[in-house]
Amino acid sequence: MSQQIIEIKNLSKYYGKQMGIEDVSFCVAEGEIFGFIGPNGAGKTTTIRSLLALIHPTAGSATIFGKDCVKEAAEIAGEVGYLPSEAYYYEKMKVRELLKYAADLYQQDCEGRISELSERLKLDLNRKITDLSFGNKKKVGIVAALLHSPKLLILDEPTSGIDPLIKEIFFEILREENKKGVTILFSSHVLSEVQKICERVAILKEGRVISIENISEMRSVGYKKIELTASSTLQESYFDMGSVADYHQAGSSVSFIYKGRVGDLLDKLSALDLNDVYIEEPSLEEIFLHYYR
Ligand SMILES: Nc1ncnc2c1ncn2[C@@H]1O[C@H](COP(=O)(O)OP(=O)(O)OP(=O)(O)O)[C@@H](O)[C@H]1O
Repeated sequence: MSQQIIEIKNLSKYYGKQMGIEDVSFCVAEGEIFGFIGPNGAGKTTTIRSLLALIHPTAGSATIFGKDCVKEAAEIAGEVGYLPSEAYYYEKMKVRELLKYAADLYQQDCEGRISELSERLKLDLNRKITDLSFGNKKKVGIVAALLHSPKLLILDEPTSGIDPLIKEIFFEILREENKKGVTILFSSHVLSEVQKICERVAILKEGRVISIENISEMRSVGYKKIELTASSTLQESYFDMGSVADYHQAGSSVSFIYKGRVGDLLDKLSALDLNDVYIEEPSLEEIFLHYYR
């Protein structure tokens, strides 16, 4: 069995009386790209900040590389690349100076890597931080997280503000790192992104983990999105066959999301006299909305 890089056990954090997270537990194995999904305020940042000892948990414990996240935080830090959801930088510095400063913290010469990463992400090293757009500041954060070639990347909403082309390049970089053995924790509220890059995902809602899913298994369960037009009006109950969600019918036109055996669905469809049918894979958004509420 592969080694666990992150182990979180019954972690809770209260901000006074306000609950941040409650009883969060999950593990991330070596070499995984693990997604951490939840809507705004679900507790993603609270969990991540607890892992990095930027805040202290109210209860529970967590380890990274088998080391205690609170007691051995300093030792852990050198091997982790962290991209915070909101980064604040020394605004008057040039990008190059800031990244050199970040590299110095790790006592490493990261010149080559800084050049390569900024070139790929189209980040101008000679601009002042203060003159950068939100998306370009995010790129600075990405390079800062990656420059010392850490064994673990913890990325909190890494893609917000980044345009689609650069996002693809960023994902390519992450996949390359992962091939080299880097473990990645990737938090996002954009499910389609997580679906592209992650193998497993923890779904967080109102401070609690409601499910941990394997993305490919989840897809193989047989979620399908159906749109059809029959030659005559259908009985509303015709597709009443287990897990049908988001059902809409207007006369002979029907749409719904189906979870279950594809064969059973096809049997039902083939018994109809159809004018048209579309069978698609629903997005994870649709799956979560209808099956994980
Ligand atoms: N410093 C704080 N003081 C009080 N409550 C806080 C604080 N930080 C977070 N919270 C609360 O903890 C809960 C979890 O917030 P958190 O920022 O961890 O969620 P998130 O999933 O990262 O959300 P987002 O996607 O919006 O960043 C929310 O209810 C939030 O209001």
